[in-house]
Amino acid sequence: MILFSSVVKRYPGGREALRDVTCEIGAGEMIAVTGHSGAGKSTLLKLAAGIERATRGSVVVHGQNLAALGETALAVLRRRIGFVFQDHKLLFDRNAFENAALPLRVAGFTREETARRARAALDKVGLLAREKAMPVALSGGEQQRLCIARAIVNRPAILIADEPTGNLDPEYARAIVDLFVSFNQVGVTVLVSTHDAASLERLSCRRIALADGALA
Ligand SMILES: Nc1ncnc2c1ncn2[C@@H]1O[C@H](COP(=O)(O)OP(=O)(O)OP(=O)(O)O)[C@@H](O)[C@H]1O
Repeated sequence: MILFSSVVKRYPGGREALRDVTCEIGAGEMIAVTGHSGAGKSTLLKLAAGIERATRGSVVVHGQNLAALGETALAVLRRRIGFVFQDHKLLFDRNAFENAALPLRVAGFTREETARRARAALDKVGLLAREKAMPVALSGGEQQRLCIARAIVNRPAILIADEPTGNLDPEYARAIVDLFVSFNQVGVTVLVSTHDAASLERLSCRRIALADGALA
């Protein structure tokens, strides 16, 4: 489902963030991407989601080589992938409902369908009662769960999360990990980066370990 072949990523003006990475993530698999800070975890996830492009090598998702896709085709593919960003990227001038509904509005769903799906996603992460709350009024764990609601609202086949338990206290972190496990149990392919030992143990899944941009 996601295939990296001899992937190199060099950011403009930077060194190689990924060096000759080859790996495969099967449909329905759950994978933890591990490694020290700067090892290339975020880069691997962004390449898998088509947010960044490889400098060399190929990234194939759902049978499509991302390098061969134009911006429009890439945008269509990205709608099938939910991405939870390290820095949340919530809209702080919109309430929880509006944040969760955003991908549906972009995709052109009707107002009724948008409301129904956004509320179902908020319910899944335990935030339905807070739908009118602004992000500043939510705790760190609630903000993270709102990001997850926004990532799953399109019912993606692939869910990718960059350090979703970073900076959360252990109780919140456990709840987030359990959410990912539950999505995986219903068939979603899950790719999560973390360097939190407790989360890794709880995920109990295959690992892709990176060190200095290469598979360790
Ligand atoms: N947009 C960018 N421009 C230039 N260099 C970048 C960019 N993004 C990442 N890098 C560099 O690429 C390397 C890998 O970064 P990446 O964010 O993928 O690592 P990481 O393992 O996710 O780290 P962390 O755990 O700290 O988030 C680092 O040296 C980083 O400085």
